[in-house]
Amino acid sequence: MQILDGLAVSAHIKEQLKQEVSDLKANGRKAPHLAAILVGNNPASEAYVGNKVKTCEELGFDSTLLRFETSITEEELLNEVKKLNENESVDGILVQLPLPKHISENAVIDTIAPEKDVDGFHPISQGKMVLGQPGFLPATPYGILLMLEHYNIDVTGKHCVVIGRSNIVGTPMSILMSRNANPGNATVTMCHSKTKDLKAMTLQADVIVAAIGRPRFVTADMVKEGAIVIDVGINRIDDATRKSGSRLVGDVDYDNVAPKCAYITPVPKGVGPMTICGLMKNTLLAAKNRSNA
Ligand SMILES: Nc1nc2c(c(=O)[nH]1)N[C@@H](CN(C=O)c1ccc(C(=O)N[C@@H](CCC(=O)O)C(=O)O)cc1)CN2
Repeated sequence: MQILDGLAVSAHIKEQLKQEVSDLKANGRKAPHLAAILVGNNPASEAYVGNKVKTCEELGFDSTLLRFETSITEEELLNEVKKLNENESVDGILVQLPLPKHISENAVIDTIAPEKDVDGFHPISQGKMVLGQPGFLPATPYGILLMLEHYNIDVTGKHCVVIGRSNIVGTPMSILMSRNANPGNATVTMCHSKTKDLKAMTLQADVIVAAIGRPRFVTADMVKEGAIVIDVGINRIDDATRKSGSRLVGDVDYDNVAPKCAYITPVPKGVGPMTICGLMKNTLLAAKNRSNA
């Protein structure tokens, strides 16, 4: 069994990005500029956005963080996004999800200028992905593809079972695993809460992508020997043995599943760090596209 080390792979990719940005600057081009919007004070969202801003600093990107109270209205937030769309110095825009219930995430995502949609959530980005056209891939699925590529894991012809159908992970992951490109060319089954016999599906899987948001949902009896398991879940559970009183676990029962696998991603330090890499690669692409436009 080999552990797919997201921290190590992301460090490697970040070094490459740092070099590319330094080359851009040496050629008189400006640094890529990422603008992030954070609404409210959800501690996890604060940590993720903080990490994105810190990564920008590490790589030599410019960044702007705009913070708003939970009480901001949808109209006010849409106006803030429109201002960033019109700001020539900004290459990429991300709005950290989830948003408070009174704000429509779709309305906000639809308002981001497609050429600055570095999260890859805009309908134009998703449409291009479905059609196999170049564009911004959603950050987490993009990070998973980068990880497979790094380890030379060929999924061609393999049966990939994706559990979860969210717009930001499950659905795009299904499309990308079945696309006619590398990594891709897998045969995909997409499962969700209404799937009748999930275990019968996962037992046929050469590759499992778990993106359900339920701690340790995928158990050893659901996984065949030699499977590749990608765990997208990030669930905080109580743990009295820890000083903090809690710990992070994935959607996979790692301790019992790992011994059966050919490859597995841990949580933490698996897919999570790769998400940031996907975002940074998209931001560099946005900056290059805009300077060539
Ligand atoms: N606008 C967006 N919102 C959200 C996205 C996204 O891609 N764009 N994805 C998630 C949150 N997320 C990034 O925003 C994210 C989640 C987790 C990690 C990560 O590195 N996790 C670490 C553990 C972190 C911890 O200790 O809590 C790991 O897995 O090692 C990065 C990014 C929802 N919202």
